[in-house]
Amino acid sequence: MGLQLQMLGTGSAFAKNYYNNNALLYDGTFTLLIDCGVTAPHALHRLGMSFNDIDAVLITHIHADHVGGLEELAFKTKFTFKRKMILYITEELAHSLWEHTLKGGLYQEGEISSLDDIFEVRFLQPLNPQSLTELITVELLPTNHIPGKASYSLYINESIFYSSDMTFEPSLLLNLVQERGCRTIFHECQLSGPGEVHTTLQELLTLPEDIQKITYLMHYADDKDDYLHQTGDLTFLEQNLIYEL
Ligand SMILES: O=c1ccn([C@@H]2O[C@@H]3COP(=O)(O)O[C@H]3[C@H]2O)c(=O)[nH]1
Ligand SMILES: [Zn+2]
Ligand SMILES: [Zn+2]
Repeated sequence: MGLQLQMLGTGSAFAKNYYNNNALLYDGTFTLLIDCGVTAPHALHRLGMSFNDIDAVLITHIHADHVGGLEELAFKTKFTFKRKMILYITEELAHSLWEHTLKGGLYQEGEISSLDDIFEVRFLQPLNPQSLTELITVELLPTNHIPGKASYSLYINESIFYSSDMTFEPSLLLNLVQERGCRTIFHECQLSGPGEVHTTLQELLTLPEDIQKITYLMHYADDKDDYLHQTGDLTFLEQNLIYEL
C-alpha cells in the first residue's frame, strides 16, 4: 500500500464551514498529523478518532490554525493516554512554540517545563530529507509567508509537495516538477483579494496547464463553492476524503 492523505480540514484560518487546514498522512502502520490547529480535536472526533490514534505531529509554522490544538493534544497525551507523541519540528520553531505559544497554558511546576515533558521531540533540519518511517521521507522547504516568521512547506518522498501557508513561488513549483520529479502538489489557496501572505487562485491559474493538472487547492475560505467552475485545471481538495498518493 502507498501513502494515503486525509485532510482533517481544508479551511483558511477564519473559515467556519471547513476545519483548519490540517492533514493525516497514513503509511499503513504509522499516522502523521501535519499541523494541529484549533479545530483539530473536534475534526478528529468527527472522524471517530482521538489523539491516541496518531503517532506523530509535524508543525509547519506557528499560527493558531496550525498549532492551536496542541495544548489539548499535550494534556490528553500526557494525562489521559500517558504517552509521549513524536513531535517533528525545526529547532527554531520548537523554541518559539514553547516560549510564545504553549508555555502559558502547559507550564506546571514539577510536571511540565519544556516540550520534552510532553513530546518526544525530533528535530528536522530544513533542506535535508529525513526518513520518518520506512515509507515516509520529508524534506522541509523554507517558504515565504509572514516577514520574519519561519514557515516550512513539505516535500514528501521526492514526489509530493505540500505547501505550508506561503506566498506564490512559481519558480519553486516549476523546479520541483521539472527537475525533481514532483507529481502531486497540495497548495494553499486564497480565493479572493490580494494574496499578501497567501497564494491567490489568480496566481495559481498562471501556472502551466500540466502543473495545474497535478495541483490540489486547500486552505480555502467559506465561499469555495462560488469558485467551483473558476479553477481552470486546478482541483479543490476535500476534507475527510482519503486520497491515495
Ligand atoms: O499580515 C497578515 C497577517 C495575518 N493575516 C491573517 O491572519 C491569518 C493567520 O493565519 P493564516 O496564516 O492561515 O492566515 C492569516 C491571514 O488570514 C493577514 O491577513 N495579514
Ligand atoms: Zn493557515
Ligand atoms: Zn499562517
